[in-house]
Amino acid sequence: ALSMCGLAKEFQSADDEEKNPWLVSISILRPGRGTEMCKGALVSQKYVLTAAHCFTIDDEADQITVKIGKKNFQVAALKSHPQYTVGKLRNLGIPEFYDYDVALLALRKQVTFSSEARPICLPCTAGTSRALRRPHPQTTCKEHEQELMPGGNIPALFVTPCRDKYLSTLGLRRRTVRIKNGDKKHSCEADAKKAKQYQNVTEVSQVVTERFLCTGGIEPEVDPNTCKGDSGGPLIVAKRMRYIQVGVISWGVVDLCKNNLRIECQNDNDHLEQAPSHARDFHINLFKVLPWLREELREEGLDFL
Ligand SMILES: CO[C@H]1CCN(Cc2c(C)cc(C)c3[nH]ccc23)[C@H](CO)C1
Repeated sequence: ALSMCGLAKEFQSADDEEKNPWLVSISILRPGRGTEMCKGALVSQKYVLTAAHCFTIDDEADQITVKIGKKNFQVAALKSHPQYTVGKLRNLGIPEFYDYDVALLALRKQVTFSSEARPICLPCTAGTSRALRRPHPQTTCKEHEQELMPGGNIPALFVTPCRDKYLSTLGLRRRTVRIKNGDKKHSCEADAKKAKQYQNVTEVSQVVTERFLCTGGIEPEVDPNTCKGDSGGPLIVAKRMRYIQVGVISWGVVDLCKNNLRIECQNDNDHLEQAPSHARDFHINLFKVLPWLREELREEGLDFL
């Protein structure tokens, strides 16, 4: 049968990889200059979706290693979105520009799906129609967007490493945020100007384009924030125990984990360490990069609508 996307082990004692079998860790080895780490999501047997800003123009596929479940995979090709141009606004004194901040890694070997390695659902594919229990092929991409991205504050989640105080290892924790897609969208986006490198930004829309979803802040509830290391990870909408990726974590106004201030896996009151109200996070909205996704993933049998 077609492999089912967005399915995970839900029982409490399942291990972190089984609870989030699509979450991958990406290491980019730069000889003499250390290793950069990013996150990504497995989206088919051969492709990982991540952020383009994880890579520099000089990075080659053979410098990249992807950890899926507990196995390491080599990369055959790195395909950043053609419209991603980090230096596009440099002449305006804006050092980093994150528009179209998405990339696909083609793995050298196909992943054998297991309880620890399974793809997440992508919008406007047959897998998401099935996950939403909607008829295929009758259900349209527009209907996916209406169901997954209605107006108002949309509950979503991202997964981030946590410090396990008993095992003193790193675990994974799901963090619930709200995508501000209603009357709070404007104020969410306005806080982009509070980022230290953005003091020359005169118009928010210069750095927060149509491609972005905005989370974070303290209204309607205190949202946890991403850290730099979460770059490239999936922003997920859960529907009846099925997980659909709607965004790629791109950038945040403040990096609260600078001195590796990890959240603890065990404690539950970590949300009480309230972040500043202007601590917002921005994610590339997958509904805004569908033509690129369709083109790059056309051979993966995902059956785009
Ligand atoms: C132009 O600079 C601004 C944008 C990038 N921010 C860094 C950053 C990146 C790159 C990616 C993710 C996921 C982040 N989550 C939190 C911070 C953060 C800096 C602040 O640290 C400010």
